[in-house]
Amino acid sequence: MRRKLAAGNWKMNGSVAALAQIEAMKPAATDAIDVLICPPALLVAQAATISGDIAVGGQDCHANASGAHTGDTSAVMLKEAGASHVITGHSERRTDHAESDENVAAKSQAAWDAGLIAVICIGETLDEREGGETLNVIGTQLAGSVPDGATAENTVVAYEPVWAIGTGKVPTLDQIGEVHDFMRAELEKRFGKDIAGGVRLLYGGSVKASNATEIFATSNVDGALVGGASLKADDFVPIMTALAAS
Ligand SMILES: O=C[C@H](O)COP(=O)(O)O
Repeated sequence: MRRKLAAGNWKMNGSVAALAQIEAMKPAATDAIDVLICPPALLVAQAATISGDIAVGGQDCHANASGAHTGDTSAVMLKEAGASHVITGHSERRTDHAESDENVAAKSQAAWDAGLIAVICIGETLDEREGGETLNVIGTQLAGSVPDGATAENTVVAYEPVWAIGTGKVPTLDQIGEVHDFMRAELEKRFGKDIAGGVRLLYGGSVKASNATEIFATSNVDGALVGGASLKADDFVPIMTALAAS
């Protein structure tokens, strides 16, 4: 049975004062679900000391454990700071830093090597969606971004249509279900039924309290990767509650 996961990605938002939001989320982090908050890297260590049952993650890591990579953070460093997860391949990294599937796979492998769970993100652009290319793109990104050693324990896959991120636009439930069913089937072909059946598949892109319940009822959706609505406990707690009730 896959445990549901409510994950928050704070992106380049937040401050030491914002850690109070994690404190305010803690009472809603019940045994029914897993909860993860990924603050900016500088806040990971502090967040991990106060987060209680809420897991803390990074938003990116370098593919190497250490070395001459100015400005980068390694998975080993995140682990030492108290992180248990790291997001890899977010579309903002793919766009802003020209990250390829190959880069994402190397970062995901580095995450595993450091003992972190990789939350591997994939998703199509609006042009690709309108051009009927969605499943081709998802299949290619999934194959290229997830390394061979994926297990139910070390990997979470997040489907985040680029055009739905921060826009208020959300795919139809049929579209979400189609992609999630496809991802599950692709993982099964590659890793077998047991592993594929245990990997959590998250939906991300303009998730909020008002649409969470219907998204969580969609086929093969095991939770959400939430951006804007994870910054404040008042917005994120209702999403956590909807997931726990799903
Ligand atoms: O990682 C989170 C996603 O990019 C979704 O962001 P959003 O909930 O602000 O649309």
